Amino acid sequence: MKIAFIGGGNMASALIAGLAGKLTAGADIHVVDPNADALERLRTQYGVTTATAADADAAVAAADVIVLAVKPQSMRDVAAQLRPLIDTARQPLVVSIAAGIRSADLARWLGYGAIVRCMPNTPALIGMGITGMTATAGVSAQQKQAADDILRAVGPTVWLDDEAQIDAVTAISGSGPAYVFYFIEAMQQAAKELGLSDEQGTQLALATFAGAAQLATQSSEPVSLLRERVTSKGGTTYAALTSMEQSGVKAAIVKGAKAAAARGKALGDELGAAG
Ligand SMILES: NC(=O)C1=CN([C@@H]2O[C@H](COP(=O)(O)OP(=O)(O)OC[C@H]3O[C@@H](n4cnc5c(N)ncnc54)[C@H](O)[C@@H]3O)[C@@H](O)[C@H]2O)C=CC1
Ligand SMILES: O=C(O)[C@@H]1CCC=N1
Repeated sequence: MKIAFIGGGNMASALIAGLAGKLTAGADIHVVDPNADALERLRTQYGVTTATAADADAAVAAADVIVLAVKPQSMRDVAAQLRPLIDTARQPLVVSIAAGIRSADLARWLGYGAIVRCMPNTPALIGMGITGMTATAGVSAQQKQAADDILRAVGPTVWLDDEAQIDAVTAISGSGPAYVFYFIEAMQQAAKELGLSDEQGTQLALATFAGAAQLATQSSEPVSLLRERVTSKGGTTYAALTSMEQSGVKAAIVKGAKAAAARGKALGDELGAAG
């Protein structure tokens, strides 16, 4: 299977890192990006072949799967560049990871409709991503399987019945790693203000996150029960959670995630309306 990545930035690198070494014999990854430094890094680290955007024609024409990993704002121009290069007789699969961009708009820009739209996340870099996926009616069962194989190389996949749900996936798992890093940063700051060293605070915060996440994953009990077990009445955790509730922390997180979903939809509306 020949996979051409259009865009070799953060998210493409995370996917390529997870994929490299997992591909079967004969499979290969080709990356197209105007940034020569990014291409050099990907060649050195993962042994992929590369081309600058001006030089992409052969790689795109030969690809079985074309992964579009450019910014949503660049997608329309990139699709226009790709349009004459896609060999429709060969029926390649197009996989888009862009937030917001709807399959119908992308199909119109490409003049081609076999599209899987998905939303991965950056823990893919260490094979611990998770991806929400949808396919248009033009995607064959075999192509769906190929897309699933590619994304499952970096973590589990969740197929959605309705493409509109992908904005919710974006809000939870696509953007979610940033919320987790934000919470860890807050724990690091608290540790410092409470007199621990940076190193101690980081070690304690990271191990607590990893341990709690694993405990929740491995437990058959609801997360709320695990929380209650830490929270002795009148104890320290109770003091912390009461203060956080009073500050509206949970409500603020829910509101923030909804803002991400709304931004995904708005990006689709704004960029999709552009012809
Ligand atoms: N970063 C994240 O956590 C996630 C990002 N995404 C989506 O992935 C896409 C890429 O995001 P990032 O990797 O974070 O951005 P990025 O800015 O790191 O990567 C975009 C890459 O596209 C390249 N590029 C620009 N024009 C190009 C062209 N004409 N042809 C080929 N390459 C071109 C840029 O040089 C850059 O390397 C976005 O659409 C984003 O919504 C999806 C899930 C998670
Ligand atoms: O922030 C963004 O727009 C992208 C999509 C999900 C994660 N990063």
